[in-house]
Amino acid sequence: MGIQISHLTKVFPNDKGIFDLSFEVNQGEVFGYLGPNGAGKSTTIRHLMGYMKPRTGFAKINGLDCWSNSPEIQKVVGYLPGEIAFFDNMNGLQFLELLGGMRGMKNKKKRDELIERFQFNVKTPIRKMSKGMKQKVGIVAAFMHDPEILILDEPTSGLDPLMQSMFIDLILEEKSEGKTILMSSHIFQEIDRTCDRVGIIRDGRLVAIENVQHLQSIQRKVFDISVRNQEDLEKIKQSGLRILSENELRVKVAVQGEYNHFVKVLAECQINNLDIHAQSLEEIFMHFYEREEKAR
Ligand SMILES: Nc1ncnc2c1ncn2[C@@H]1O[C@H](COP(=O)(O)OP(=O)(O)OP(=O)(O)O)[C@@H](O)[C@H]1O
Repeated sequence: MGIQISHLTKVFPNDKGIFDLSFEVNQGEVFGYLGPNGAGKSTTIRHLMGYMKPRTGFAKINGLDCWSNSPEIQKVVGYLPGEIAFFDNMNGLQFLELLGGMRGMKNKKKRDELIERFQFNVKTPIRKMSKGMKQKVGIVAAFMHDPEILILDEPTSGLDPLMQSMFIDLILEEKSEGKTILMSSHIFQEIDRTCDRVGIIRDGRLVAIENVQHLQSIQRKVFDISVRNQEDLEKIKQSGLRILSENELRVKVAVQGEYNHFVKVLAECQINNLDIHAQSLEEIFMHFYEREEKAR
């Protein structure tokens, strides 16, 4: 169960597309789908929603083929498109009512909670809404029927930092309720905080699948330490820790994964100040994004 993509291939007339993609999102897992512009994220997602027929391979949700069961898939999955097609002459509430009616949704509690939480005026005509406001309507539309599976195409695009953080909290809540979520994103911080695994796509091909916890464990941290006296500086230098630089009573130490020895050494010193710079997941991921210029 969950999401299954197997040898999925779609080639557009310009030879772009997605090629032989295979990966699964397990039930209850949050999967981040990352890649530069034009990599093929939305194309993959459109196959999952049954809007596109694959040339070869298949996409399945809970065992159902997405193309041949598209009406069923579209009804049960919570979907947030990259670009939402609204009926401009409606207001937000009318749009949500229409969608709820199409899905046969009776319980409006979650919808109203989400409207409250994302703080927007549902009576505003959609044509007068900013991009961020429209995105909020899209988020409510995707989550309001409490779907087991959520497919979100760049969910926080257009949202301000406060709303982005509100969205991360929502994902974490849904995750704790066992929902299966696939979301594409460019924002490393939201992947870092929410996802179990990430798949990285480039030029239509999957180049890596990584466990986020593993990535966090190899994340390098640089500690910038100021000590009170020369003796303490010497203790740190002789400790076997990896020293990057030193300047009078300040020393920079790199630590990766193993913190116990570091903490023991520091406990023996008088520390004046301690700053931490963590290598971001973005830095870890960046090499997957880089194109092979040599081949061009
Ligand atoms: N209907 C189509 N006809 C022709 N080419 C298409 C079509 N849809 C997508 N493409 C091309 O396929 C490639 C993948 O596009 P896609 O929209 O899936 O990328 P993406 O990873 O979602 O990018 P972004 O981050 O910019 O949204 C791009 O080169 C795009 O131009």
